[in-house]
Amino acid sequence: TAVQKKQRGFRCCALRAMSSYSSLLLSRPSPTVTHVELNRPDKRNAMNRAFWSEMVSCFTEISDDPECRVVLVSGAGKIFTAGIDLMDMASDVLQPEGDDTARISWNIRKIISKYQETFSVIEKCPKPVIVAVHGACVGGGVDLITACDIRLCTQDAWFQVKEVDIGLAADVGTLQRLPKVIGSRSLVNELALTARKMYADEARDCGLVSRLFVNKEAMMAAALEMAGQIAARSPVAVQGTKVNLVYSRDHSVQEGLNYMTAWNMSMLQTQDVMKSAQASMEKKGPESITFSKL
Ligand SMILES: CCC/C=C/C=C/C(=O)SCCNC(=O)CCNC(=O)[C@H](O)C(C)(C)COP(=O)(O)OP(=O)(O)OC[C@H]1O[C@@H](n2cnc3c(N)ncnc32)[C@H](O)[C@@H]1OP(=O)(O)O
Repeated sequence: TAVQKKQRGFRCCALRAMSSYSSLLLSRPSPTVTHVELNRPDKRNAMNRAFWSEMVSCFTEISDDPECRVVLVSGAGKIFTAGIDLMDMASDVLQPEGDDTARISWNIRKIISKYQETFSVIEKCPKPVIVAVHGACVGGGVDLITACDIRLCTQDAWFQVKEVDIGLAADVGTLQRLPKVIGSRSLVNELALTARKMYADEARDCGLVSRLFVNKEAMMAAALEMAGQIAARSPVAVQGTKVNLVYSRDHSVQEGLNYMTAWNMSMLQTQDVMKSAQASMEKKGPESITFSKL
């Protein structure tokens, strides 16, 4: 509600000012959790030009914010997102500048790389990102959620790798990340080649989402509770876990173990280990511990 938003706004000021964006609404439902809301509900949160660059600024800000330990992403209004803004796309992707084929191609290359970074920043952010999907999640929406760490959805949600329907091979993450998210290569191929809708039950059964909820209200409550549980734990442990999970997804077991060794050579020296072990011995939860900011 407006009152809750206002209260959150006051809390933000008491902590650290957060930037304002035209396509995103940032708030802080608790001191260590940042909520990023896709916020063009009248346009079904279609991803316009502002969105593609604001996500990068927003996640850079979040990565650098020592107060924030967990991020929650959701969509305002009727659905999560309708994917790329088809009105805006014409002016950016379809009319690249350049005097000849090489120069036009070079400029398209820059645009695609820039658009890829919009979702890669989510994965590069060391804080875990929970995404809560309701209604439709189309095209670029699938690219976005596959870069997140935990995916939740409502019973009315559906997902569509829509790019082939608009003449594109999806180029900002779905084809690279979706096969690593869901086990069946055949299912990934089917979804990407036919652009058929996948509904919530199937999304849970194939592992695209880990939990289903009856409605958005129940999902957001559970997402905030989960965010609180993660945020209560040592940020050294949590962020180290995310970074190493992402690394190990893309490397052999031995390479992952080597990276982990190098990581924990320094991170095991944190005071958080002693504090957490002591609380555990005293049968106290992590909520009882005060961890330094990271
Ligand atoms: C280098 C490029 C990398 C990125 C590639 C990404 C590719 C993709 O994302 S492909 C997918 C593109 N998206 C679509 O094809 C979806 C189009 N939208 C819909 O099918 C429906 O809107 C939807 C089923 C999502 C929701 O239907 P609903 O009945 O709830 O809403 P509508 O009445 O259709 O729309 C309400 C207003 O929102 C505007 N809008 C919806 N989607 C888009 C969009 N993708 N781009 C721009 N605008 C969109 C729609 O025009 C309505 O606006 P208005 O008429 O002003 O009320």
